[in-house]
Amino acid sequence: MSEIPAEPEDLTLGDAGRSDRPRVDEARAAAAVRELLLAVGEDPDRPGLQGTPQRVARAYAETFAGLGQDPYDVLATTFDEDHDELVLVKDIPMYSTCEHHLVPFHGAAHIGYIPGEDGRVTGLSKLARLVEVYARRPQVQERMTSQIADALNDVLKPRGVLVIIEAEHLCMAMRGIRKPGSTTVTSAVRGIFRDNPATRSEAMSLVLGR
Ligand SMILES: Nc1nc2c(ncn2[C@@H]2O[C@H](COP(=O)(O)OP(=O)(O)OP(=O)(O)O)[C@@H](O)[C@H]2O)c(=O)[nH]1
Ligand SMILES: [Zn+2]
Repeated sequence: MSEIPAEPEDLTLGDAGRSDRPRVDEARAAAAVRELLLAVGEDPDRPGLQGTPQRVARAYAETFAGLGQDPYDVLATTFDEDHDELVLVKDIPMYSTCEHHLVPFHGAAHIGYIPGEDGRVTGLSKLARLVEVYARRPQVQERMTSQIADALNDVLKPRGVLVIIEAEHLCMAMRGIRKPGSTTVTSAVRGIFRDNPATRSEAMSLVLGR
């Protein structure tokens, strides 16, 4: 088992969402929630709401914990394995927050890759951890899908990466256009999955079961 440095020299920083931010400021979030309750005409001092600003602040700290986490730390441990075929983790449950309305979008992420010539792979759980880091931020589904693919591409140097996310956006279900039940599917393909349509459609059909 060989470890690579957390920051390989040729790492592409770009839009990969790397982070060294501090944790969520809960006192500030609580003050803002109190203000929000006043703005909607509520009484933040009535018994049922007295603990709400602090409670919401704690919930936000959890919901946005990914802002203070570096996705590349998750992938710091890799190992070499003599495997040059598809590795696919399907149906990783995912809860994120739409950055336009700050309400959830949720569904599942599917991540597949074909290791590169050096056979570098990562622990299967790390793929789910990577989803968590990017999901626990104000997000747009397309960006999150690409960020996961780019981080894996940078660190594992695989022959190809395929990321598919299927999600329902509550901003389309509970408000606005009010269409519960619609699913948004996004994909990001890199390497052989981008270059070779047959390889891509084979992996896609494994993921989507059709
Ligand atoms: N492409 C994309 N759009 C998103 C995502 N999450 C939310 N949106 C959309 O962002 C758009 C924001 O549109 P605006 O017109 O600025 O906001 P709005 O008036 O609240 O729009 P409505 O939701 O149509 O009521 C909406 O169409 C949302 O459906 C996402 O992950 N990806
Ligand atoms: Zn939204």
